[in-house]
Amino acid sequence: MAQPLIQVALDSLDYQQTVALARQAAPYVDIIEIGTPCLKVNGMDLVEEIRANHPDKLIFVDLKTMDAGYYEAEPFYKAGADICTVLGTADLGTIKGVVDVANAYGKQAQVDLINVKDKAKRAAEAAKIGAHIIGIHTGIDQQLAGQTPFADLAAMVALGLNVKISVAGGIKQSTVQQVVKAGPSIVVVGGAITGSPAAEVAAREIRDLVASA
Ligand SMILES: O=C([C@H](O)CO)[C@H](O)[C@H](O)COP(=O)(O)O
Repeated sequence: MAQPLIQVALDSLDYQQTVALARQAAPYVDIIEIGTPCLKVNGMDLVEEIRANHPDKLIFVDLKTMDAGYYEAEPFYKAGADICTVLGTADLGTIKGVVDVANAYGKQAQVDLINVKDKAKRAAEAAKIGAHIIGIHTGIDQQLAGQTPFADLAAMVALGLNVKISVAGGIKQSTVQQVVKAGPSIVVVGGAITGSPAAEVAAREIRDLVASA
């Protein structure tokens, strides 16, 4: 089984803390995510700084675009994003806009299936119009209500679509190997790294667990 890429999700609202957390996690991850709340507070300057600080990493900008796909995502690809997200609940035209602008810049678009009712149908539609990555995602508020991404991940992998699958939603040291065994292309870990008193240690633990799964 191919080892998935590891993505750290940075959801702090503080600019300097985000820059520091990125540096601590970077040696152990493949993708650095600027999370949606962080992006809304800190904006394009932070995208540019994280891009400049980590030339060897993929930079993920969690736009969660809902409308005006091409128009909204283009400046972030120009600023160095490798992957931007568009919501699976958006119009297919919006999703296609982000896919098109990603392709125009040689980058990738991820369709986030958070809150999508018929995930199999929307994933197939997104794959058909060329989405690069499908995101199985149990949001933070859904996690607070006790939900996990595990069953949705297994169902998505079983579809066998010709698209990469990312999984996010409360993944931590005790669950990451179970997640890896389900076969995603990308495993996202946020709070289990950034909420740890030693983010660097937590990131290394996740990396080691993924490698030995
Ligand atoms: O995408 C996320 C959330 O919607 C806030 O932007 C998180 O980055 C994602 O859920 C990963 O974080 P954890 O669930 O803390 O691992």
